[in-house]
Amino acid sequence: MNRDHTTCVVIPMKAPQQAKTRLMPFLRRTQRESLALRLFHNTLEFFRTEFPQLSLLVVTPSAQIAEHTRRAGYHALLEDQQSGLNAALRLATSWSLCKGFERQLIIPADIAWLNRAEIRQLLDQQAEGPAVTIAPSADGGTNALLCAPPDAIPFAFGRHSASRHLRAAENASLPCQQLRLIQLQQDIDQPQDLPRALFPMTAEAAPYV
Ligand SMILES: Nc1nc2c(ncn2[C@@H]2O[C@H](COP(=O)(O)OP(=O)(O)OP(=O)(O)O)[C@@H](O)[C@H]2O)c(=O)[nH]1
Ligand SMILES: C[C@H](OP(=O)(O)O)C(=O)O
Repeated sequence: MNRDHTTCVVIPMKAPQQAKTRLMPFLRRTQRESLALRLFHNTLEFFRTEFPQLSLLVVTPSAQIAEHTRRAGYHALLEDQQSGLNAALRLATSWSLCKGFERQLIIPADIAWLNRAEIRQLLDQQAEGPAVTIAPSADGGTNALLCAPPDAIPFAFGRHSASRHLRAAENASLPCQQLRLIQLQQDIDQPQDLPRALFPMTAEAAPYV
């Protein structure tokens, strides 16, 4: 297939065995692992079905996740085991720049309900030129970060990262906007998020599993 070589979607994914630690008191290790895997597969399937033209890169320390990604027809980068999310994203960004992508959309693999119209809205935001668009999570994290060029700002993922990403764009004197997208705000981090992961979605936000 002829893929769009303007935008690279980057999905960072932990080793599933290490994921969802905040749910430790509520779910057994195998349950956390299968939840993380389900959310990851859902994310890949969403982009494969709804945005087949977009290039997609998964960055992960897990050989299992990398192999699954490659079998699905996408690129995977293996990072060092303990490098952490921001370092993993720097690795992905070097790859995107090396491949000539003009912009990069980072989406974590733990969004409950991915919605085509919302992702379309996000992708349609930026005109030509350097810019940053942030879709915050309900608790002030960053559930999508669109950067043109891919290395427009240093990454500052972690608790309440949306305001840090906003500040980084201001420091770099780049146009920046926050886009509050209802479904994209919802990730699965805390016990109170679990019903979203367990209950059926509306047709508009159908899961891709
Ligand atoms: N490649 C990579 N992805 C990461 C890393 N840390 C987090 N992620 C991914 O980034 C997204 C957001 O992760 P977090 O919410 O920090 O981690 P989580 O495993 O989902 O949940 P907690 O363990 O409870 O923080 C998820 O898709 C994770 O798999 C990392 O060190 N490397
Ligand atoms: C990585 C972090 O994710 P959260 O803690 O919101 O899952 C963030 O959004 O910067």
